[in-house]
Amino acid sequence: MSFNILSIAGTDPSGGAGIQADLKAFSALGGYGMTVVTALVAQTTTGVTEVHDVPARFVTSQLDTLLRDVRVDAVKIGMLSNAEVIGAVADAIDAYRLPNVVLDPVMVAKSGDRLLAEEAVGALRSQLLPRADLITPNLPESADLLGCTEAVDLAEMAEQAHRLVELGPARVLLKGGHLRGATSTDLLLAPDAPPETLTAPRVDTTNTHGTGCTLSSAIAALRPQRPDWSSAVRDAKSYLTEALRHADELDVGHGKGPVHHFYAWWQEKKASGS
Ligand SMILES: Nc1ncnc2c1ncn2[C@@H]1O[C@H](COP(=O)(O)OP(=O)(O)O)[C@@H](O)[C@H]1O
Ligand SMILES: Cc1ncc(COP(=O)(O)OP(=O)(O)O)c(N)n1
Repeated sequence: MSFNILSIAGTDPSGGAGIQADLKAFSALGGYGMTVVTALVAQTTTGVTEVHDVPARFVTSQLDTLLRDVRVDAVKIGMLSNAEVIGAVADAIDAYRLPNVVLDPVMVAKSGDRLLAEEAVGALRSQLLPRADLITPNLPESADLLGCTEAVDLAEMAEQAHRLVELGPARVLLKGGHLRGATSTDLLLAPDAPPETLTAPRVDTTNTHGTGCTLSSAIAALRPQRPDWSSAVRDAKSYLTEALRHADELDVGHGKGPVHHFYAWWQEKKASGS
């Protein structure tokens, strides 16, 4: 059985984030990757120089053309740039009843450059959060969605995760990568289940470009292959940690380099039956 995984996101010519990272994660984890482009971004490991938004009408055209032909088993949504594109994607989720929607509420790149217009945060909150099966905010994104300050520890993360679930997504993975410490801990929360803590050793590397894109795409790729969201998220985090461990083997750019999509990982894991 093969699974078709769709990324709706912006581009990264350096291949570390956005649609390029998403396709690498899909392939590495055994999915068949497809894309709908929302924005063309001139960016690399050192930051963003220019963003060219794809008109919302053309985002709809890409979605309609694809979805009239191809079955989609899971969707990862990343950079959406503006409120019109958010509306186009929300309409497509409803019209085609898209399953397994993972929304990474991308707002600002690690370089500090905005990837979602400030005035579009409300549209993201009201139109897409309630349509998502899982949202994967980092700490600044959580604070923006809730209109509060960034969480500084696990207790505050837990409190924010509860408030995010109340905004309508079926579940929340609040990522704690921006905190310091020997481990990197995320919280998974669904209304009908106790909170889960996912902890991985913090990898000592500055090559963290595209961690958020990679994690959300890995979850989308694994969800149709796993019995539940919890196991898909846990395996995706293991995949990301492995990709971070191998990041320093790459030699890409002069800034924060990309993580290394480690294609052998999934094959080895499947072969060992784990
Ligand atoms: N140095 C690191 N070592 C291990 N895991 C990390 C590291 N940095 C980030 N992560 C993990 O990568 C994922 C995304 O991280 P985060 O930085 O919180 O989000 P984003 O990339 O969207 O800003 C999370 O699972 C986080 O725990
Ligand atoms: C086109 C595009 N989408 C998303 C991001 C943000 O990527 P992320 O994985 O959160 O990590 P950084 O790139 O911010 O390190 C992006 N840069 N470009």
